[in-house]
Amino acid sequence: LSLAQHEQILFEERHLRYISPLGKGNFGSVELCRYDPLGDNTGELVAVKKLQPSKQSTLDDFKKEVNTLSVLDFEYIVKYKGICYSTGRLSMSLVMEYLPYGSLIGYLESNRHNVNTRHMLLFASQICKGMEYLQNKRYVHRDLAARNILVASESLVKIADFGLTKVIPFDKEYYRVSQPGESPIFWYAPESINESRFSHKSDVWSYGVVLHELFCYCDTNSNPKRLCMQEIGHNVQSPSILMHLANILKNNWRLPAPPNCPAKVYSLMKQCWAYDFEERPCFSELGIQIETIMQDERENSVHYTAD
Ligand SMILES: CCCn1cc(-c2nc(Nc3ccc(C(=O)NC)cc3)nc3[nH]ccc23)cn1
Repeated sequence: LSLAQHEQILFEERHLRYISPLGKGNFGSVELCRYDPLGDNTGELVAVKKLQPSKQSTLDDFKKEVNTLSVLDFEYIVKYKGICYSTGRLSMSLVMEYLPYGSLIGYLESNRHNVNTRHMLLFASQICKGMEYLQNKRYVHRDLAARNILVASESLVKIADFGLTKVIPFDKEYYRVSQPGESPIFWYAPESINESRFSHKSDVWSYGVVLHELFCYCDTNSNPKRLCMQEIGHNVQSPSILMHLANILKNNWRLPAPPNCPAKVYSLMKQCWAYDFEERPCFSELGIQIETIMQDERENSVHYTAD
């Protein structure tokens, strides 16, 4: 048993009042609850992820996700609060801080007009710092995508859903999965598609796709799956979609520059999408490049107002 399993913070199910559904993650659904032990509605709002046991997801997988989140403590990662064992049933729930603004996708769709380039770059740098923190702990997220980024406030986003996260063994630089299950292949690096090989560099590839989603304001018409399927051909049926996707990436096709995307940002995406994972930047290098672009954007905006 890991330390985390010994020192879980326990929430009593009888005080956990269900309010509404929040979303779907890997292995389970997330609900808004109020933890109200005094029974007077003064308790705090929490986000509770309930395990949906299925052939894909088992209690063991869920326990790994709980243990992963319980050892992470960083401002750009959704905060773990504890667990709730359900009486009788074998199941358990993961209790986390409630982020009021919801998923990045919903936020950008409904705030498209008051989110400018600097705002996007701020979000991009926070996600990058969150990933750098994960990398320093030898965690590979394996499901980095805008759908797994949550908005805490107008100026703060956090990485969520660690259902597919794995620890890289100390003697290797990558993690190989056995059966890839329902995989987010349009966010996958070539080596993840071809060899089920996951590393910090495959997370960097996915980070490039998140940058693309960000600068497309998560517009459904330009989401990665739709753009890749346009290139592959909509009439192609799985499982050969995987092979077609691997081919177009091998032939150096990449997601097109989002409309009005600054050239420096698109070039950052292209670096993340280097076919050879050795050539991709690491998250600390990416962070420095983003800070530089943010500085340029600040200077430009100053000139503009000075005129
Ligand atoms: C990441 C995939 C799984 N997932 C996690 C959450 C989640 N949501 C929220 N807040 C939230 C969500 C939605 C809305 C909304 O207005 N929707 C129309 C408002 C607030 N806080 C969370 N803390 C920890 C997880 C989590 C939702 N889905």
